[in-house]
Amino acid sequence: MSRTSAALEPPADAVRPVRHPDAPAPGELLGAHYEHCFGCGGGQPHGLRLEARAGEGVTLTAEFTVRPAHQGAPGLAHGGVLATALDETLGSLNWLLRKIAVTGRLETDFVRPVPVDTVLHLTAEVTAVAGRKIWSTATGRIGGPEGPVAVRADALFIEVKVEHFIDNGRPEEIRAAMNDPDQSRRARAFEVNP
Ligand SMILES: CCCCCCCC(=O)SCCNC(=O)CCNC(=O)[C@H](O)C(C)(C)COP(=O)(O)OP(=O)(O)OC[C@H]1O[C@@H](n2cnc3c(N)ncnc32)[C@H](O)[C@@H]1OP(=O)(O)O
Repeated sequence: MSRTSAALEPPADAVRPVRHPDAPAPGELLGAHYEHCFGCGGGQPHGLRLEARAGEGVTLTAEFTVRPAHQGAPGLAHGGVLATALDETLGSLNWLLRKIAVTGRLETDFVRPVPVDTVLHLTAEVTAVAGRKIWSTATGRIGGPEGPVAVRADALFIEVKVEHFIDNGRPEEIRAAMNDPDQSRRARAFEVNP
């Protein structure tokens, strides 16, 4: 049975999330926000390469194929990798709000083992917002988008300023990302509204 901690219960004065007018259209692929992101970037040989697609409202769908490099037990996905897939999917939702936010809390239920070669079909939505806090939830199914639930998560993201990354990230990666001549890629590396 799934239990959620008090931090993941939005307060009574929380509001419904508002999709940003410039958010990608429903059905549009979001693409990697940063080439070297372990969750979605193409520059990580063992990364998840998760592909997220905008949905209606503040929702999205995503797919992640479990590869041999993602094993924990023989032939099965590592639980931490599955949590990463959930985290990445939930993190991508903030792009639809055009808010920069980081995961503060992520609570995960592992419901079914997920074999190597499985496609994990994820859905996620922001459920509430209050001040800097963003609550969201995600579900991962196997055997198809309507298949049985294998993993699920509830999360609290906290909105931050771009300085969160600039002040804390390793300088060489920050410099490289900020010097990217592609303005849109530069903005998305930090998930900043371009
Ligand atoms: C597409 C993009 C995909 C990106 C990848 C997926 C997302 C990620 O994995 S992000 C990386 C993982 N996360 C991190 O590295 C975050 C590390 N943590 C931090 O930097 C800080 O703790 C941070 C920014 C979350 C909060 O610090 P700070 O800005 O000082 O805020 P703070 O004042 O402590 O908290 C603000 C509010 O949030 C609450 N809060 C903060 N952290 C938590 C937490 N872990 N659990 C519950 N509540 C929390 C506080 O209680 C406070 O609530 P209230 O306003 O009601 O008093």
